[in-house]
Amino acid sequence: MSDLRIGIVGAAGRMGRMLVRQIDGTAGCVVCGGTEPAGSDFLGKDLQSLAGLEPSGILISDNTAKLFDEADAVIDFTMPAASIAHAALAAEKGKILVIGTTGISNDQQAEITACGDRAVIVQGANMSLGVNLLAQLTRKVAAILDDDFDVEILEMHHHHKVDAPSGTALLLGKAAAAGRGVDHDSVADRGRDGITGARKRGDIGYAVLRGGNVVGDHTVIFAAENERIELTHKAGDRSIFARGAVRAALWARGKPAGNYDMMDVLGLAD
Ligand SMILES: NC(=O)C1=CN([C@@H]2O[C@H](COP(=O)(O)OP(=O)(O)OC[C@H]3O[C@@H](n4cnc5c(N)ncnc54)[C@H](OP(=O)(O)O)[C@@H]3O)[C@@H](O)[C@H]2O)C=CC1
Ligand SMILES: O=C(O)C1=N[C@H](C(=O)O)C[C@H](O)C1
Repeated sequence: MSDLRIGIVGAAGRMGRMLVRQIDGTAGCVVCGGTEPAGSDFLGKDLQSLAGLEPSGILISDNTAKLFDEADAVIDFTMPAASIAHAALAAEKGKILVIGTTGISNDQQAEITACGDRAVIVQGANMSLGVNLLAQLTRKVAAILDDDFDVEILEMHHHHKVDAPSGTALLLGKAAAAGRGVDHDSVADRGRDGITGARKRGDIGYAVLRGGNVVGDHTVIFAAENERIELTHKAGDRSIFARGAVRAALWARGKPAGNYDMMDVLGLAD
């Protein structure tokens, strides 16, 4: 089988550069192009040089339609509005799209999901094996413990991050809600300030820290009278996300159009 040709949208971003390095070190795939938005200072720069590799002659462009024509699969770690546009292109051209972008609203998600009728879309708020395993553990623990255990989710990220709570924190909160058999959005308490009143039984609370270059720390806390369980994942390097995203692109090859997640890719779905 020929190598999977992978295009990267947002190729000069923190994850974009990591993806270029990950593809370079992975058998069965090659990078075939990368984009940045019109007006970006990175247009015309060598994709691999930016990622700290030998120059490839592949230059960063703003021609997204051409990238989707040339690629078998596109990987997208950008921003919500861009990911919607990329999902529409993937549907138009019948391609694989792996989306890691977070901060996507429910309405935006519906637009992306609709594109799964003609594209193979794999989406994950966190592409690492460890966090997806943590989500499964969270669901199982939440199913065992009752509302005597308050669920709180604490996350910390680098000071550049623009969305809060993180996509991973919400993924973990949704796993806890699923374990309890409740609707997440009805019980989510996404921020507290001032005289908030006492904590409501059954709520899933979120707390957000930002600082330095922290790649991504997440803790799910189950707190009851006189005892507390804490499940924690700490990301040491963005390569864990890039590895998962490239694995998802390779996994998606030959799959029918549809919407998939990292539980499918990693074989963790029940
Ligand atoms: N699912 C997961 O495992 C992970 C998810 N993420 C998520 O991925 C996203 C990106 O994170 P990160 O790499 O740190 O962010 P960066 O800001 O470093 O990178 C995003 C890049 O995308 C570019 N971009 C924006 N719009 C477009 C567009 N329409 N076409 C092409 N490129 C575009 C940006 O350009 P410009 O700066 O000019 O706007 C920027 O270079 C975030 O939502 C983050 O939360 C991050 C890590 C892991
Ligand atoms: O923005 C980031 O950096 C990260 N974003 C994802 C999230 O919002 O959960 C995944 C990871 O934690 C890093």
